[in-house]
Amino acid sequence: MDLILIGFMGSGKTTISQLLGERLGLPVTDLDQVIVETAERSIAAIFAEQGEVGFRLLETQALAAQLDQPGILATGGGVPTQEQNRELLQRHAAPVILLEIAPETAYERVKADKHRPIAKNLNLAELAALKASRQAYYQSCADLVVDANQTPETIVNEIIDYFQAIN
Ligand SMILES: Nc1ncnc2c1ncn2[C@@H]1O[C@H](COP(=O)(O)OP(=O)(O)OP(=O)(O)O)[C@@H](O)[C@H]1O
Ligand SMILES: O=C(O)C1=C[C@@H](O)[C@@H](O)[C@H](O)C1
Ligand SMILES: [Mg+2]
Repeated sequence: MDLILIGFMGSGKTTISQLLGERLGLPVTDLDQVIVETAERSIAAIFAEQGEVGFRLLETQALAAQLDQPGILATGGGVPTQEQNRELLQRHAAPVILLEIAPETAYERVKADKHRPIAKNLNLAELAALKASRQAYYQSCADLVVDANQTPETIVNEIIDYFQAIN
């Protein structure tokens, strides 16, 4: 991979990766989508049938398999919570960009979407607590932190400035 996006649910990893792909002319891979295509089941179905532990195993396998592919990788929101995933991200040469989002903004963005099995049962306070419990993991993987409460265009411009400065 040339660029990897991490961040909490609703921070915009999927959205921003698509825009970056268009601007940089690079292929885009969404790890959640890879898992769904490989397992031939939705994320909600994987959680229901195999639990979060089963989902995390598939996620680590997918991450390891994708890292050697070219382009931009949008990870799932829980990727940095797993030690093996953090090691994979830290060992890989591609810059890791953390999209940093306020819990209130994340909540507003994901509350109507029932496809996220973890978020769909949480109120704002619980979502904020989950994010706080993960924050050190996100930070420990990040080469650059971008304020994801801004417009998509501003976020993309900041990431492209960084990407061009290091390449
Ligand atoms: N910068 C932004 N400004 C306004 N809305 C945004 C922005 N980024 C994303 N959104 C919207 O927020 C919602 C969640 O975005 P997205 O699916 O890209 O997040 P994600 O980080 O990939 O989440 P997940 O970790 O669950 O995969 C979408 O409806 C998207 O259109
Ligand atoms: O933050 C999380 O734990 C998750 C985020 C999504 O991208 C999916 O990977 C799944 O819904 C779990
Ligand atoms: Mg996503």
